Amino acid sequence: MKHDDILDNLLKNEDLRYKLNDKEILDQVIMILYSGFETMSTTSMMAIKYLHDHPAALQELRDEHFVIRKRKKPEEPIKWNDYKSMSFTRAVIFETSRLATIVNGVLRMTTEEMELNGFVIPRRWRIYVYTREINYDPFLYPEPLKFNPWRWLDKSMESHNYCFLFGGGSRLCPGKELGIVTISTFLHYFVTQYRWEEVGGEKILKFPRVEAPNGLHVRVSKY
Ligand code: HEM
Repeated sequence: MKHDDILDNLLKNEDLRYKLNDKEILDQVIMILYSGFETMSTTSMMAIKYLHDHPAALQELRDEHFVIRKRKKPEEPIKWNDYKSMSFTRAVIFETSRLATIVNGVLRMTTEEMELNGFVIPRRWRIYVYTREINYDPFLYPEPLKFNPWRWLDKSMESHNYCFLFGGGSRLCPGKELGIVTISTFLHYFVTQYRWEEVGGEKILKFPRVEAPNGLHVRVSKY
């Protein structure tokens, strides 16, 4: 069966600037699956957790989505323009990503020897830029441990050079906008159709990365 998707195109292996061998195709598939799965599921889970714990934010999010629903018939799907109007939803996703620090750093390699605060980093050293420290810096994000999506309504926040939630430079996450659109769509249907409460005291680990080893269990009912 043909889907004309990334996998089909990788297997077809035509019209590519560089012909990939089997190992490279496999590498691409694993990279996309890995990068696009855990980031997405953890961000969605933590958004649900934070929204549950912050009713004012949940209310504002619901209001945004009910405004969209009001201009539609019950079964009518959301469209691109609807998504573009979801500014608070985008802010919720960025704040979730920051506070939960879904990805806690980015990898780089020095192309030249460099000095930083009196320390010399030799050429070709691998560096892990630990972004959790940046995300919790009170000078960049006042009251950094507070879930405050409103701070992201200032759109310039996303493009600051210290904002590494999706990485930066030429290695910026290629799935960034796809990821935001997908989570926004999930939130749209979830908050307009359901309410939820947590059941049990599931543990959420913050270190070395945020995860719920046994999952985040919620009881869902019709809104
Ligand atoms: C909320 C969701 C996501 C978050 C928080 C996220 C975050 C990140 C971060 C921080 C990086 C490292 C960038 C750097 O080194 O500068 C990255 C890279 C990457 N992401 Fe995402 N990502 C998300 C969703 C996705 C999705 C949906 C896909 C694909 C379907 C994806 C594919 C990739 C790939 C292929 C890379 C490697 C890029 C490279 O090294 O050139 N990501 N992502």
